[in-house]
Amino acid sequence: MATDLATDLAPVLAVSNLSAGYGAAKILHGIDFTVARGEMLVVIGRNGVGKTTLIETICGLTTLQGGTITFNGQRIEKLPPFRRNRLGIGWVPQEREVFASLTVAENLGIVYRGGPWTTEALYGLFPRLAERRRSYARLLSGGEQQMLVIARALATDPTLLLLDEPVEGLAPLIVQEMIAAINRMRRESALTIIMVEQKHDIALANSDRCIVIDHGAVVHAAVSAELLADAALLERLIGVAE
Ligand SMILES: Nc1ncnc2c1ncn2[C@@H]1O[C@H](COP(=O)(O)OP(=O)(O)OP(=O)(O)O)[C@@H](O)[C@H]1O
Repeated sequence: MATDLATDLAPVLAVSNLSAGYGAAKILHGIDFTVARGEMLVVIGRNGVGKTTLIETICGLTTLQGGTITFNGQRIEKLPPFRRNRLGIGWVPQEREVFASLTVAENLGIVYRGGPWTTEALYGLFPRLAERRRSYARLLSGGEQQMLVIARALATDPTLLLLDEPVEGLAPLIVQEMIAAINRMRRESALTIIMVEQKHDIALANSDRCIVIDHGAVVHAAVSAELLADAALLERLIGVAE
């Protein structure tokens, strides 16, 4: 299947024939896709089909069973996670783990590695964090903690940011704020984003391209707006009635 649509720019990330899982358990089978600089790709699909496993495989946290991952022209599939991170791959896992006993300002300052996302720039992106800068992270709401983990990932100056269900369980107003911040961080830097999201409508409305995963394989790749406009296809792929 041709999974590459309109990406004539050099890819930031190229995943080829990737198979991976946990120990002997095979979860992903022959995954192919690329993401170009500045693009936002969303990964959608039903529960348990392997979306998180794909993100974790890019980070180096699963058992690689075959295939290649090329990041900015360099093969990384055999590198340990910390080396991939140092090369510029930032990861925001589902679990939202903040440094609970540090303040917001300390959470951000401790990981800053240079680059545009200074603590002040991050406060501009997430004004709620500016208001809570002296609060211990454990006292923040779920939405504020999610903003903090995204901000903390940006402070490490990634060129590729992997977001795993960043708006899951958040109130609608906070979801809107989060999506606005993600759009703004894209506008203000050359950041490339891969986002896993269950809320397919929000994901497709705010991204460039998408891949749909089923049973550990890419079953569809499209321009996001086109898939969003095709309710029948969306229903067939991920079983949602619009
Ligand atoms: N650490 C693990 N060890 C073994 N199997 C795992 C592990 N983590 C996930 N799995 C299995 O891998 C499969 C894919 O899970 P994964 O979390 O990648 O799916 P997902 O599409 O992200 O689901 P969800 O949308 O519910 O988060 C599932 O069958 C799951 O049980």
